[in-house]
Amino acid sequence: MIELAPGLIHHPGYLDAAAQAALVADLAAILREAPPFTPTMPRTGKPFSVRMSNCGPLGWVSDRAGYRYQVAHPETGRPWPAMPAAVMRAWHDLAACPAEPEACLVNLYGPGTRMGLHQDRDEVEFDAPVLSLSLGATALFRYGGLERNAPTRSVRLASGDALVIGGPSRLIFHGVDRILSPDLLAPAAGPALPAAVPAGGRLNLTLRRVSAIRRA
Ligand SMILES: O=C(O)CCC(=O)C(=O)O
Ligand SMILES: [Fe+2]
Repeated sequence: MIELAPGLIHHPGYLDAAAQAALVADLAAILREAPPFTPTMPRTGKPFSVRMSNCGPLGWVSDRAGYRYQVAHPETGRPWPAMPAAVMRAWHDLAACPAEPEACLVNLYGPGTRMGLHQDRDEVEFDAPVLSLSLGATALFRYGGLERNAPTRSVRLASGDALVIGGPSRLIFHGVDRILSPDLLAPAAGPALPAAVPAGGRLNLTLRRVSAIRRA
C-alpha cells in the first residue's frame, strides 16, 4: 500500500485475477438488472461522457434537478440491486469505518471518457471514506487538494487496484484524465468486462456511506 497523501491510500493489485473475474461476473448481473444510464449536468443538462449504474440501498444520480442519492434507478424506477459480497468485504477490510456503505456507484468508461476534477460531497457523512475499486483498462487518476486550484498529481489506477479516499483527503478534488490504451502497458487489461462497457474500457466502483453514522 502507498499513502499518496494523508488518508489517500492506494492498494495496487488489491483484487487478484480470480477476484476480479468473480466481481466482473457480479457486475454483469447488476448491469442487466440496473442498466447504465447517462447522467446529465445540473441546470445545463449537458450529458456526462461516463455512463453509470449503482448497487446498494442508495444510488447516485445527476440530472437537471441536481446531484443526489435515491433509492430507485432513474429510468426503470426499480430499486438498485444489492451490493456484491466481495465489495462489502473490501469495505470491511479497507475502509476502517464502523458503519456499512449505502451506495456503490458503478462508472463505465470508454477509451475516450474523462471525468473532470470534482469533490465527492453529496454525502452527509464525511467521516467515512470513499472506497474505489478499478477493473479493466488503467486510468490516469488526478488528485489535488481541498481547493480546486491546489497543485495536482496523478496516479495510474490499474485493474484490481483499490483506493481509499478518506481522513484529511476525504474532500480532495479528483478526476480521471484519461483511460490508457492497453498497448502502452504491460501487462494489459485484466478480465473481460461486461458487454455494457465499451471495448478497451474500464469499470470503477465507489463505495460510499451516505447518511450520518449513529454514534453511541
Ligand atoms: O473512476 C474513478 O476512478 C473515479 C470516480 C469518481 O471520482 C466518482 O465516481 O466520483
Ligand atoms: Fe469522485
